[in-house]
Amino acid sequence: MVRGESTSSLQDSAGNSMLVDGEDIHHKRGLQKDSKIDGSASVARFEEEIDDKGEDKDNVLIKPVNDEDDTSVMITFNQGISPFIIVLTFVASISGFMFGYDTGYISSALISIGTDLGRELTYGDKEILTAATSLGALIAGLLAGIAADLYGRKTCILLSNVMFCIGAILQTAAFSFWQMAAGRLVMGFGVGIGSLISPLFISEIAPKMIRGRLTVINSLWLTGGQLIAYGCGAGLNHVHNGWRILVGLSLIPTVVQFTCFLFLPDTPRYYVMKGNLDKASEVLRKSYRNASDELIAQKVKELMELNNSIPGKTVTRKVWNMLRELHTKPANLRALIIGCGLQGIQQFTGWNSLMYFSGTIFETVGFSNSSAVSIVVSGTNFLFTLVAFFSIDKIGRRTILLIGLPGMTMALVVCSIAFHFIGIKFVGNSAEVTHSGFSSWGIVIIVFIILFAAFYALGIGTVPWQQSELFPQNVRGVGTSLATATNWAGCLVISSTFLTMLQNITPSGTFAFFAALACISTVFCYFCYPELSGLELEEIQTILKDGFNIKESQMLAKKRKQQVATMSNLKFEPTHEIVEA
Ligand SMILES: O[C@H]1[C@H](O)[C@@H](O)[C@H](O)[C@@H](O)[C@H]1O
Repeated sequence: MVRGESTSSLQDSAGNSMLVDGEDIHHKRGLQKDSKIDGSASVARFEEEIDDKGEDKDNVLIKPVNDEDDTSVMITFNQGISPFIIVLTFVASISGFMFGYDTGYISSALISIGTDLGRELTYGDKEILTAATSLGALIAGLLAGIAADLYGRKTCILLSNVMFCIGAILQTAAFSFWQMAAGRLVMGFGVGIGSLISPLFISEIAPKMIRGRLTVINSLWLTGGQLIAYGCGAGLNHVHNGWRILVGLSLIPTVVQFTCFLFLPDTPRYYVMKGNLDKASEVLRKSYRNASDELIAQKVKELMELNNSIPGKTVTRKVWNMLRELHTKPANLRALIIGCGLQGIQQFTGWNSLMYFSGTIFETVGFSNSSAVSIVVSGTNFLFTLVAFFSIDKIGRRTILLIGLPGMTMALVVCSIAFHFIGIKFVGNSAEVTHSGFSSWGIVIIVFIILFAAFYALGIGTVPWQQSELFPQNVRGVGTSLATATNWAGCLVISSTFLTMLQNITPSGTFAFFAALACISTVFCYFCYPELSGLELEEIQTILKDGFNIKESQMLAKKRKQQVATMSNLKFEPTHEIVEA
């Protein structure tokens, strides 16, 4: 097999040729032979094996094992990020913004709705309005992965826009509780589709070297959307029917995204799946401006090869085979445990209940402008997502998780104690505070909820959305779908039970419960989440083949980072090579 490689080659200190793709380094020696790499070996052996095979320098091939974007090593190096990719990422990320805005505004709206829906809302009503969106997102999220393969990512995004519009119009015009709930549910369909498709779309168009960061950009839009929702909520707090304006505003970004996508293409991978190779080449050509036609053709060919590797003639058969592959192959099963585990932890440690009900909570501890406090909390979430953006590759995913989760545990414990002293009881529709008014315990609660937000955003709020790197390409769709569904199921359970928990086990008990879960989650991550930053996708699967291999992953990640550091002193020489295997 002959393959064209246009990339940069350089020599390391030992004179071995390396290929560089942004932050990733492929030792030219041995990496192609994943089938020959003994997965049961420790990383040391894995490394040794790579070294042994390194003798055979001519018989090498930088072969993507299971990620079509890995092939971008051929054509992305020495290419500036094309404005086209930036535009696509920007427009696709509007889904992230919608996700954030639509889940964010409900907190403010619940406070200002009053009797506008024909009756005073009970805690149960508030829970239903909040949970309806998560339920819609759960249902749509489960189906979106398959729909994306059948009808295209772009079509799904357009469909999500339609859902957003119908949902927003139903809510803005609602004068009954059930119309509002229906609007929230339909909006949830849009949120669910967007939450799955947007990161998928971005990962399919992004050059590999910046794919991780582009995924975090979606999270930045998300948390930014939540922040803006809180900001607008605070501004419209005392405006008559202000909540209707708040919901109506959500129409603007969705109309923008819909209009832009009418003129933008789908991803090359989707076009290849549908056999529209001309269109796939056209999108690739726009994405990689300096790539030769030959390389574009090579990339399309590789996408076709990878596309064929998914077994099954009918959709049902394919999905079934993927599910079987996902559950029976140990590396995939471990990936699934990590993917679903992290998404579950993200929700079951209680963040969203704070997001959704923070207005209500802050009101009960004596803050009259509770929305303003909520802005500080969601602002912290946004700011620390930015910190995660800069540290996720440098400090590493595992490290930021293991800083974030214990930090969250500590903050939750302090909140639990403070709630105990403030003496709040939720009875029926109202909260009774033993020491009414503003108190020092109230301040403690605010400060530690802000700290909780910071630790959350730094680690578990951001890292789970890197889920696609855990799965090989042939089970990625279904794997990430299950992980995303775990996220929405957790969100649904927590948001629909939070106020009831406050009533039945007191706020102090509720926060203690979340603290216990955060503590258990720390243990889970400590034993099950390897360090994946800087690792090749094929290395991730090798790491997961015979265990979670934490130590080995840390050693390997360290080694890869050292190599990257060494590389920066070396001279890059763009080459065009034909490598035979
Ligand atoms: O990653 C996001 C983010 O942390 C949001 O603040 C949260 O509301 C979402 O549920 C979560 O998925």
